[in-house]
Parts: sequence; C-alpha cells; structure tokens
Amino acid sequence: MGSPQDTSKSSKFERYNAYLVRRVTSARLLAASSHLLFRATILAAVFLIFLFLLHCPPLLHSSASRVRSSNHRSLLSSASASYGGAAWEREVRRSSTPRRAGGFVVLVTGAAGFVGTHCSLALKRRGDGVVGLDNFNSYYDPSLKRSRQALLARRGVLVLDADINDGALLAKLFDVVPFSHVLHLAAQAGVRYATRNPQSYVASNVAGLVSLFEVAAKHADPQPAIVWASSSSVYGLNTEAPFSELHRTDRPASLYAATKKAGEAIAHTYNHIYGLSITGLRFFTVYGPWGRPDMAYFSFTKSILAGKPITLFRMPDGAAVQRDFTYIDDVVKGCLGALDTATKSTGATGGGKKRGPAQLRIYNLGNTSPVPVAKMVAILEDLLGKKAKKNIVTLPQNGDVPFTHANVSLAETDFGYRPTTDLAAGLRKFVKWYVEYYGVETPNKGLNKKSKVAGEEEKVAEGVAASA
Ligand SMILES: O=C(O)[C@H]1O[C@H](OP(=O)(O)OP(=O)(O)OC[C@H]2O[C@@H](n3ccc(=O)[nH]c3=O)[C@H](O)[C@@H]2O)[C@H](O)[C@@H](O)[C@@H]1O
Repeated sequence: MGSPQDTSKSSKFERYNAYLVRRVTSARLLAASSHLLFRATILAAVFLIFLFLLHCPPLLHSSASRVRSSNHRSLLSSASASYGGAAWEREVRRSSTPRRAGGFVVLVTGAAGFVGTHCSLALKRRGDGVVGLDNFNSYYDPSLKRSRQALLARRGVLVLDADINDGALLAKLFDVVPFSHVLHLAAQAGVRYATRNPQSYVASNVAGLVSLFEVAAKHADPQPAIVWASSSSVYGLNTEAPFSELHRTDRPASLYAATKKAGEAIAHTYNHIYGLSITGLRFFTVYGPWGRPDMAYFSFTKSILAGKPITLFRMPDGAAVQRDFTYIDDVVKGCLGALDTATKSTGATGGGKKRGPAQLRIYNLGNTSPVPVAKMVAILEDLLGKKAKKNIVTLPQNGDVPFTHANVSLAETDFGYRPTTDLAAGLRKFVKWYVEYYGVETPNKGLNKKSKVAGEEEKVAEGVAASA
C-alpha cells in the first residue's frame, strides 16, 4: 500500500506527464498550422500572380507575341528587331534623301529580292531617295539576298532587316521619313511551294499587305502612293488570251494566286475607305540577272551545268506548257512608269476617311509573247554549250496553269510600257551573270571571258542595265 507522500508523488508525475503531452500536442498543432499557413501563403501568391497576368492582357500578349515572332524569325529569317536611335535615323535619312529636284522618297519593301534590288538601283540612279527593307528569310539562299544588299549599299541604298508585319517598325520609319511612295515587292513568291507551306503565303501576302496598308492609311503623314506586285497567276483558269485586265480573275489555280487576288481586293478596300492611291502590277514570270533560284530558268541552269536531270512539265494531252517570260529591265521600266504616274493619296491620316476619290489601278507587265518551257531549255542548252538531261512529266495538280500571255496595252497607254527584250537576249544576260557570280566554267568558252575594261566587270557581275 502506498504512503500519502507516494500518492502525492504519483499524482505530481501524472500532472507532469499530462503537461508534457499537452505541450507536445500543442507544438505539433503549431507546426501543422504553420505548414498550413505557409502553403496557404504560397497558394495565395500564385493566385494573385495569376489574377495580375489575367488583368494585364497587353503584357501577356506582347510577351507571347514576342516569343511567337522570335520563333517565326528564327525559322524564316535572320531579321534583327533593333531599330531607332540617332545613328539609325541618320542612316535612314541619308538613304532616303533624293538627289534631284522633285525626286521621290521611296520605301521599297522586299528590296533585297530580285525585282526589289533592280528597282531600288534604278530609282537611286535617277536621283530618287530609297530606303529598303527585307526580312531575309530562307525561302531561297539568303546569301544571295545579302549579296544584293551589299550591292545596294555600294550604291548608297540602305536595306533594313525588317518584316512588313512589324507595324511598329513601319510606323517608326514613316515618323522619320515622309515617304512620297511605297514600292511594295515583299511577298511569299512561288506557285508550287504554296502546297507545302500555305501559311507563309497568308502571313506575307495577306497579313503583311494589310500591315503595310494600315500604317500607310492611318499613321503616315502624308499618306504615300503605293505601287505593289500582284501576279499573272490571278488569271488562273482564264482561257481567253491574251490576258487583259478586264478578264475574269475569280478562278485562281493556286493558293499563291488566291493570296495575290485577295491583295487586289484588299487594295480596293483601303483605296475606298482611306483614299490610298494604289497601283497593282501583274508580273509575268520575271527573269534575269540576280534572279530567284527557285524559278525554273535559274534552277535548270544550275542542274544542266551540274549534269543533273531537270523535270519538264507538259499538258496531259501532250501540249507544251508556255510562259510569257518577261525580262527584268522591262519590268523595272514598268514599275518606274507606274510610280511616275501615281497620283497622291487623298485620305486624312490618323484613321481618317478619304477627302476625295483616290487612284486605284491594275496593270499587266508581261512580254506579250509566250514561249514553250522546252524552248526556254533549248536556249539555255545553247548558251551553256551543254545538253540538259530531261525528264518529261505530265503537269502535276499543284497550282500551275497551262499558259500565260499578257496584253499590255493599258500600261502602254498610261505610262509607255513597251517590253523590248526577247527570251534569248534576256537569258544570255542571265547566264553571263550566273557564270560570273558563281564563278563556274561552261563548255561555252565565250561566256567565261572576263571583261578587260576597268569597271565593266562589276557591271556585268551586277547584271544591271545602265538604261534601267
Ligand atoms: O507570273 C507569275 O505571276 C509568277 O511567275 C513565276 O511563276 P512560274 O511562271 O510558275 O515560274 P517558274 O516556277 O519559273 O516556272 C516556269 C515554267 O516552268 C515550268 N516548270 C517549272 C519547274 C519545273 O521543275 N519544271 C517545269 O517545267 C512551270 O510549269 C512553268 O510553266 C514566279 O515564280 C511567281 O512568283 C510569279 O508570280
């Protein structure tokens, strides 16, 4: 039996134990609740950040679109987004200042492209101020575009690395320079490639065109007059020949043609609402020095010299496929004629409506004499002194049309457009340029001779006619 002292001792122990249990329990509770508090704080912070982002769409949008656009750039171009600053503005102003009284101030888009390079040089040569832009995408060898850019730089024409979808850059350019004209040649070209990369046509030929028209209509002060490149392909399945601007163009055979036709409709809208002066030029298979490597005459030359086979299309009934091949110098004269006869835009800037009707024009710029593609190959064989290995196949269903043939009487009446170069003469100039530019030898020794006259060599290599 325990003593009363023992009893009091044990109850002390019990009390002490109970006290310990209570402390441990409350410590556990405290730890658990502080964990809970910590988690709740994290959750609340995440929730607050989410709410903040949700209510700041411009931030979300701009960072997302920057990521998208940088992805796009890394895929398609090496364009750099850096622009602005005193040095940049000085360069832009220097390039755009005319050297003749009443000279134009022209923004040329796609200036490092084939037609863009030739037109920029021709404008600069006659004393107009020119600033070019190009996104240098990799649709075909960007090093050729860089060589054209270097050629333009030697002639005092600045070509910026920029995309026509970059509205902020376009707006900045119009802030720095009051362009009187835009020669809009930037586009996704190529008829058959549209089945492989349809979105690139929508991005350049539709969205890019709208981006340019938006800035020209709503931001530029004064509004410029715009001349832009449409295409013979808009005639699509039209069977009436030669193609006149009055013929149907509502049956495009390729997505490329459809986007160019859409461009013509979009031009109508911007002319109608904002009073933009707009001229569309339907180019017919333009070829020549500094041309596009994706085009048949260019890639055939490369393959023939390399001894590789070429594929020649013919119609299912065996008939020849024909093109109204048009030499670059003739097209340049047409572009300059269109610029020279373009009247001023009539719209108010800042999103205002037009003050009166503005000019809206469409012209064919072709050669007026279609040539079978097989004949083009025969001319190349002759010039190169080497036979092609021909693989003849039926025209695939990928957007090609059987023939093109331009009626150019409208352009002749309005600005004296008259093509003067036949295919044999034009291809001779192209092959001469090709041989010099790529430093290749041909079995035709006459073509390999270098010019002995000082300065002539560069002219031949540049393939630029002094008259253009
Ligand atoms: O006139 C136009 O609007 C268009 O002219 C050319 O388009 P295309 O006439 O198809 O030019 P190429 O690709 O050089 O073809 C020329 C001809 O060679 C034929 N061809 C092409 C490639 C090939 O491997 N084999 C072949 O027989 C084509 O069917 C076509 O008849 C340009 O590539 C387009 O950008 C331009 O807008």
